[in-house]
Amino acid sequence: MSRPVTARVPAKVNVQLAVGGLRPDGFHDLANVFLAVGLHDEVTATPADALRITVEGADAGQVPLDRGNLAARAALALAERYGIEPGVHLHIAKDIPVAGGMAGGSADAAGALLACDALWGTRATRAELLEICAELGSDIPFSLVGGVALGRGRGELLTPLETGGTFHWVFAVADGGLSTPAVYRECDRLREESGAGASAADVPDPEPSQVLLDALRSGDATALAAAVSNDLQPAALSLRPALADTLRAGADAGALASLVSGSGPTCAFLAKDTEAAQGVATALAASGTCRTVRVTSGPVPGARLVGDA
Ligand SMILES: C[C@](O)(CO)[C@H](O)COP(=O)(O)OP(=O)(O)OC[C@H]1O[C@@H](n2ccc(N)nc2=O)[C@H](O)[C@@H]1O
Ligand SMILES: Nc1ncnc2c1ncn2[C@@H]1O[C@H](COP(=O)(O)OP(=O)(O)OP(=O)(O)O)[C@@H](O)[C@H]1O
Repeated sequence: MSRPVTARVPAKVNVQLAVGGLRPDGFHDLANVFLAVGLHDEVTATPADALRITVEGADAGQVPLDRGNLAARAALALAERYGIEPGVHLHIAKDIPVAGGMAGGSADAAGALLACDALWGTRATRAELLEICAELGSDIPFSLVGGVALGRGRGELLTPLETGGTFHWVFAVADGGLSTPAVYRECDRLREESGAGASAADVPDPEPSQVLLDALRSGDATALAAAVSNDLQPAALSLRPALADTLRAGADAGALASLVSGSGPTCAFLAKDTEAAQGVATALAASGTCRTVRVTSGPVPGARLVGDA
C-alpha cells in the first residue's frame, strides 16, 4: 500500500486585473498579474477503492464533496489521461476562504494533481500538468506555479515575473462568497450600461502596467500600492455595496492600497511592513465590516509536496 501524499498550495491576490471584452467563448482576455500569498490549503491523497473527498476547516460546509469539487475533477483528468482507475481518497485541509476571489478551489485542483501524480507514479511532465490545469480552470496553472506571474489569454498563459522583495498583506474575509461568472457578467453589464460596450471590439486589449511591473521588480511597496488595479472591483462593489465600507476601513487604518481580491468579496490591503499590517488588521477586525482578518505576506512558492525540499 502506498503512503499518503500531501501537497500544500497557496492562495493568490491579483495586483493587476485588466479585463478585455467578452469573447465568443464566454471568457474575457486578461492581463492578470497574480501574486501568491501565504494562506494555504493542503490536499492529502491516500489509496482507496473509489474516488472520495473529505474537507476540514471553517468553510468546509460550503465545499462540494462530489465530482463538482475541483480537486476531484483534477484527479479524474489525470487518471483518464493515463488510463488508470481514479481510486483515491482526497482530504482537503481548507484554510483559503471559499468563493473569496483567492483561488481556493484552484489551489485544491493543483494540489490534487500533484499529490495524485506522486501517489500513482504517473510522472507527468510539468508541461502536461500545466495543460491539465488550464483545461480545468483559468486560475489553476498559477496555483501550480506560484510566485508572481503575468497571465494572458483567459489567465492560463503564464510568464513568471521577477520580484525584489516580500510584500505584506492583510485580507478581510467577507461573510458569504461571490460567484466568479456573476462578477464577470456584472462587469459586462456595467460596461453596456455606461454606453462603452462590452464586446472584444468595444474594449481595448488588456495590457500589463509597466509601472506595476517595475514596482514588483524593485520590491517597493509604496510604488506597488500606487499601481495596483482591478477591473472587476466596480462589479464586485455593485453586487456587494458593503465592501466599500471594508475598503474604507482599511484605508483609514493606514493601508498603502485597498482593493478587492480578484472577483471578491475578500478585500486585500497592502502594508509597509509586518507591524503596519498588524495595525491595519486590528483596525479592520474592530470595524465590524468583515467576518475575519488574515495577515500574511507574499510572493510564496506554488504547489509543493510536503516533505519535498
Ligand atoms: C477572477 C479571477 O480569479 C482572476 O484571477 C479569474 O479570472 C477567475 O478564474 P477561475 O475562477 O479559474 O475561472 P474559470 O473557472 O476558468 O471560469 C469561470 C467563469 O468565469 C468567467 N471568466 C473566467 C476567466 C476569464 N478570463 N474570463 C471569464 O469570463 C467565465 O464566465 C467562466 O465561465
Ligand atoms: N475544492 C474546492 N474548494 C472550494 N470550492 C470549490 C471546490 N471545488 C469546487 N468548488 C466550488 O467552486 C466555487 C468557487 O470556489 P473558490 O473557492 O474556488 O472560489 P474563488 O476563490 O472565488 O475562485 P477564483 O478566485 O479562482 O475565481 C465554490 O462556491 C464551490 O461551489
